[in-house]
Amino acid sequence: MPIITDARVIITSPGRNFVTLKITCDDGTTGVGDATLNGRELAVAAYLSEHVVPCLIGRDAHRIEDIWQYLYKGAYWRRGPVTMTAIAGVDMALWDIKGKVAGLPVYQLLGGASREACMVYAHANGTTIEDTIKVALAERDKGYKAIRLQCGVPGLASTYGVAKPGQRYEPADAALPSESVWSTEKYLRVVPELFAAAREALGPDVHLLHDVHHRLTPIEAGRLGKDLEPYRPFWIEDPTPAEDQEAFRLIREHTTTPIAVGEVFNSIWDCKALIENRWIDYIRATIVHAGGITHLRRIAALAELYQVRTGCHGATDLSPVTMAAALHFGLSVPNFGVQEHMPHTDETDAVFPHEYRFEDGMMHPGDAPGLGVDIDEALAAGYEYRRAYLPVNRLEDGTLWNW
Ligand SMILES: O=C(O)[C@@H](O)[C@H](O)[C@H](O)CO
Ligand SMILES: [Mg+2]
Repeated sequence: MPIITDARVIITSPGRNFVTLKITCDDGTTGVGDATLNGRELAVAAYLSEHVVPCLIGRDAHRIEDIWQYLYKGAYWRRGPVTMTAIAGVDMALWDIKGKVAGLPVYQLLGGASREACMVYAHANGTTIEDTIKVALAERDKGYKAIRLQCGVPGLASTYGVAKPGQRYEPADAALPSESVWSTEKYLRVVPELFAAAREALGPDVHLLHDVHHRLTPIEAGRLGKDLEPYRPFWIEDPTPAEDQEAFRLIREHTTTPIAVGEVFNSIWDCKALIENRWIDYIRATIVHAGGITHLRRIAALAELYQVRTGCHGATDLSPVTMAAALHFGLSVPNFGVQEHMPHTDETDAVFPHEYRFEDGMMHPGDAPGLGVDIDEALAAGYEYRRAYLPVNRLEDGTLWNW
């Protein structure tokens, strides 16, 4: 059995910040885990190096479930994004090690492939409807079968999910939180126009997705869902803040547009009522923020009972280590739905060499033993951490709103 002899937290910023845990065992086997919490990275780094690493040394790396329980129950203070991201970092690294020792890709340890590859969705965004559709057509030509559409809102200076002209969209964008202005009324006018134009331009076969990003009240979300029904969206995401799980009952009463929720969730308890009441169709909880492969499998198993499928978060604030883990998970789980794909920069891809590949709108984790991803530490050391925040959002009268 491989005994853990060392665990190190590596912080690097190849275009954006990433926190990685690298675990080494007495037989020389190493494993990597992503522990990146966008905008609060150093809290997780300190949680790991100060409080978790000392508890790992000397443990049997094969006992993944026991170590998970030890870190979850053993902390006494359960759940929360910092704790669950730290646990996820350990969990991913341990699955990586188990795969390498077994000589098998992680998806084989999870029961083997349930499909040939994982459908991923691309991002199309633009200041205008026309620009957004131009990008969507280009993404479709790359082979994507599913595309998320976000466009600027006339009358608002900036909009969630839309890059500034000439720039690449990156969620964390400033050394102090930047501020954007929001108008629900203006937004609710433009989204149905975007979907009408997109359906017309892209035809009936491409799956069309949209992220509301927690900004509507339940009744407004019901109206948006209803307005979009003629264009058959694959889903609308995060229509209203999901601390209020009961709110989704009201949305459901008004629309058959499928609902995806959960990128900010960190445990099965965040999504339990949503799943058991069939208020959602896709669960977006992700490996890095929801306790690793071990815990996400539990969430997927609960979801499967209620015909809820997975639709894991996959923006660039999740490192290639999470992308690899998500693809092993997605390939194996019976109720896979779709995986988000926002390609990393070349700098990030070089720091995290990986085996996963894209072909014809689908991704596969590859067949290297373990997760099939590593961190090039020499390269990583050349990119110093820079504090970066997600933006905040205010209504036109200055009221702080949901970003
Ligand atoms: O669905 C998504 O990819 C977004 O909601 C991003 O994750 C968000 O901007 C924070 O990173
Ligand atoms: Mg989202």
